Amino acid sequence: MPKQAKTCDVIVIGAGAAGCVVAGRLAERSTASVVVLEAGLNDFDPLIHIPAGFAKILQKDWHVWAYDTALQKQLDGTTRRYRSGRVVGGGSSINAMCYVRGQKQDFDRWQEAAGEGASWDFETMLRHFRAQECNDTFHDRFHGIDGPLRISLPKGINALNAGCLKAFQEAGLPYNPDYNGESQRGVSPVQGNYADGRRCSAADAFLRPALRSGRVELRTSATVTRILIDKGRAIGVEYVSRGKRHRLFAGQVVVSSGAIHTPKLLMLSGIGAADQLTGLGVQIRHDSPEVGQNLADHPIVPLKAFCRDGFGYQRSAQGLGALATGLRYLLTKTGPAASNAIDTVSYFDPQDPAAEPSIQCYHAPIISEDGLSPSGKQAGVTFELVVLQPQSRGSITLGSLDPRAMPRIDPNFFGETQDLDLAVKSVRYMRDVMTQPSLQRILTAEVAPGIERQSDAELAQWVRRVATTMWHPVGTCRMGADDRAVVDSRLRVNGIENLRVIDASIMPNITSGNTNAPTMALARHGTDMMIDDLCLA
Ligand SMILES: Cc1cc2nc3c(=O)[nH]c(=O)nc-3n(C[C@H](O)[C@H](O)[C@H](O)COP(=O)(O)OP(=O)(O)OC[C@H]3O[C@@H](n4cnc5c(N)ncnc54)[C@H](O)[C@@H]3O)c2cc1C
Repeated sequence: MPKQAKTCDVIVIGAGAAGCVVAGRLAERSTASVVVLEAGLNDFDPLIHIPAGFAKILQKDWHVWAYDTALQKQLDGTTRRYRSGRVVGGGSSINAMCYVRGQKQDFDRWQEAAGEGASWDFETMLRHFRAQECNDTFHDRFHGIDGPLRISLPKGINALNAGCLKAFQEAGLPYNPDYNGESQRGVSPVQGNYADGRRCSAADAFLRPALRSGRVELRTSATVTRILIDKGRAIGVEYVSRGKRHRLFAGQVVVSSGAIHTPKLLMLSGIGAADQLTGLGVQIRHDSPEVGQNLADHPIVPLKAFCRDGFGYQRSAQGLGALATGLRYLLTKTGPAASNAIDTVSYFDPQDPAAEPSIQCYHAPIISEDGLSPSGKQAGVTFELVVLQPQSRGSITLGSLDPRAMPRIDPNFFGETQDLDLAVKSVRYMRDVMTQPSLQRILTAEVAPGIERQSDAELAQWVRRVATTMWHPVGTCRMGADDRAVVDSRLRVNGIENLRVIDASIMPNITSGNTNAPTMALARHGTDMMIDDLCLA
């Protein structure tokens, strides 16, 4: 440590899903003093806490980092809107709250990547999933009830989603009460991070109790611009807050800025592909060619159908209906605003009905242009088809040395043709489900892709036009046992001491489902390893 005095034991960069867990676990298990630096504001906006408020937040671009992707070759050379949380709680404060663990094989692959002697296998991760949960329904080998993170099942299922539940079964997919249990396969009610009509973000579950310990300090509107590195060791950070530049020193720096900003910050600090960074004038601290590479994200394809009037939430989310929904929520904390309003989901493999799922499909009971809020008067449903284990990989690259500039984000959707083929097959599968009796009596017409599109080529063309992001970027600081991995199996940044990455960017492969729950679980595991390694307990 050079002349500057250490100001705390651990700096956590980012109070997002992972950063809140890191701070929470440090407060719970260690005596370390911790400062959490968050670029966004505190989570005082009531819309963050009203479960259905996320649709409004995203529509208005509040509390988000807003960017567009690079031109996507396989999406007809167009860009896509990309967002991530910029507020205390990060993504967990603005996301759709769907709680999904993923499949056993996802974590087997993490274990394989982490190498012999490492502990990222399914059973290890299951321990962390169980420990984080306060589940309102399940208490078994797969679920806990004593953790701080509240998880609920919908309190009642609307008639349109009830029709979906039955139609999938008529098509041969079994009812599965718990997709976070033994198997993901089936049609199920959606588990969500909310309870008693209120979102339960990572800030609610983990950060707020940590702040009460007195050992954790949160600084908001504090954007870290650089990690300070001296003789191969991280010694602190430089950050900007309300127009002023500050420096903060610590024994350990943890980067939890998410899969877009973590690689950006590492690159700005001289950790990345030397040939690219030298060209930009960055002083190289460690040549780590895969920083920003291996970006995985779930592409989503919205298939839409109109239904008979009175079904779904088209009316209750607009005009006078929205007013009534809001009033009901205020008075009783019930109704569509008290949950994420997506009551059911299905997981299946359109190629092999008995196999573990390759497709996730949310049954959103609205017709929507932006995928979030209803558009138009006519009632309908949007089947959000998601490729669960995409093979395509993209990248995050630095375009400029200006820390305020966004990096170049290239998810490379459908870069591998099998992802596109699978998406097309999932559309065909859904068409079969829509013709089953329980949906046939509700649905009136397919809106998109529309029955005029029948051949694989026509469907593929449509998929390329409408596919977009599910907002699940991961993998850009890949964990691995090999030389090119960005972090090792204990999440230490290779080549730099006293520096760790703990967030979605370390995932070697994307999990089969929404990424918030696995990010929090991996953060708990990573923090435990840090506490043990540094003898902080
Ligand atoms: C619109 C949307 C909907 C989603 N829906 C779901 C869902 O329903 N279910 C689900 O499981 N997942 C969902 N996700 C994904 C989930 O939210 C993310 O996987 C999760 O938040 C990732 O956690 P993280 O800690 O890696 O990053 P984040 O939660 O993004 O946290 C990173 C934090 O770091 C801060 N930060 C970044 N750079 C800096 C800097 N330089 N200095 C200081 N602070 C910085 C950011 O402001 C942010 O608060 C959704 C995501 C989005 C965007």
